[in-house]
Amino acid sequence: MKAERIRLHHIRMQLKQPFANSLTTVTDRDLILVELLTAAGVTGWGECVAFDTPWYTEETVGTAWHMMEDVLMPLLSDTLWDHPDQVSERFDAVRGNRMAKAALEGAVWDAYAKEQDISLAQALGGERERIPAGVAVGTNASVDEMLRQIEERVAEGYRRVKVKVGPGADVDVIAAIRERFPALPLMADANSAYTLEDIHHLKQLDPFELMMLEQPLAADDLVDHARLQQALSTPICLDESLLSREDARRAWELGSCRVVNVKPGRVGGLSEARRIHDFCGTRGIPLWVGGMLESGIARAHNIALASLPHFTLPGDLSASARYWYQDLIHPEVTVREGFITVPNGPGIGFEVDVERVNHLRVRRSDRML
Ligand SMILES: O=C(O)CCC(=O)c1ccccc1C(=O)O
Ligand SMILES: [Mg+2]
Repeated sequence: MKAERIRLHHIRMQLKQPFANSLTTVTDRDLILVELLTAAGVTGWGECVAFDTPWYTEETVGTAWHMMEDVLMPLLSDTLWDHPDQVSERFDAVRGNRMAKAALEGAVWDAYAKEQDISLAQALGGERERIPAGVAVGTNASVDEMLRQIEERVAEGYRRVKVKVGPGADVDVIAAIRERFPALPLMADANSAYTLEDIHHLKQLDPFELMMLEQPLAADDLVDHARLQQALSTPICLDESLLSREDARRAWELGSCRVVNVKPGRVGGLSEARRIHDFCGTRGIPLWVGGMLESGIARAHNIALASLPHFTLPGDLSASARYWYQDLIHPEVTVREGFITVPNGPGIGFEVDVERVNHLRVRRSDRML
């Protein structure tokens, strides 16, 4: 396939409710959508999940826009691509900027699958027809409000609940949730809110039998995570710390985690996400697909990815209506009896609502390659 033209759409979507974690509160979600047109007349869609400020990783909407327009898009022109993995190899010449890379590479994957007339899931080697849905609940002012939201999510059928924790809102919150929901598959995500000095405090989580504790320590610290994992019976899952398959391998060999979270944006795209999947498969490491408060476009990529066989745990894969009044795709993502159906139409398998994109857009660029 040949990429001929790329439109970038910077859009702003208001979340139904603010989403708070140990680092920030997101109220409006800025995203960059990639609309890639191929010489064969096919349109592929990608989404950049960087935030407007660099609280989760260094990237922002602004840096990603620059990297895509000025550095990465020129690397896509003049080439006939046999397979999207080649795009990811070409992008290796550029350091970091993984969310920018993933957005373009994701659009290439969608276009590639559409040109082959197969679903993205099939193009990736997916096998599952439906995937279990998990949901994330942000930090809330009161434990009662947290319990109320979890009750709602459980009633909607979610198979696993993740709650955000941080100093001052951790052991007591988890204890209250466990008391109300003794058998709920439950986990906690700290977004790097702790240090090794909190080791004794964090040990108090062990009796609650959490499925895992996600990213308790600093993003760049595999050594302290290994120390912490030795002290805890709760499995540690790494998110921010793992940017590639090599990172996953190092973390596994050091004993820094027992579970792996994959987000295509964080690791530079679906090709690298699949490499991590394959690595975890050969080692038997429990694996799941994370979320980034994305629109339906990136969610569709995540759903296709989660259909691969070694994603053994429910991901942060929830219905469109969990975060949005109205999503950008038709049909919207729905959860039935705790599962999301993997679409089998060509590419991402959802129609993008271009009118809605135009309505939400705050900036655009349109370039021939
Ligand atoms: O439901 C989702 O989309 C994921 C929610 C979530 O935990 C999250 C949302 C935005 C950025 C980072 C994270 C995270 O996993 O740390
Ligand atoms: Mg996380």
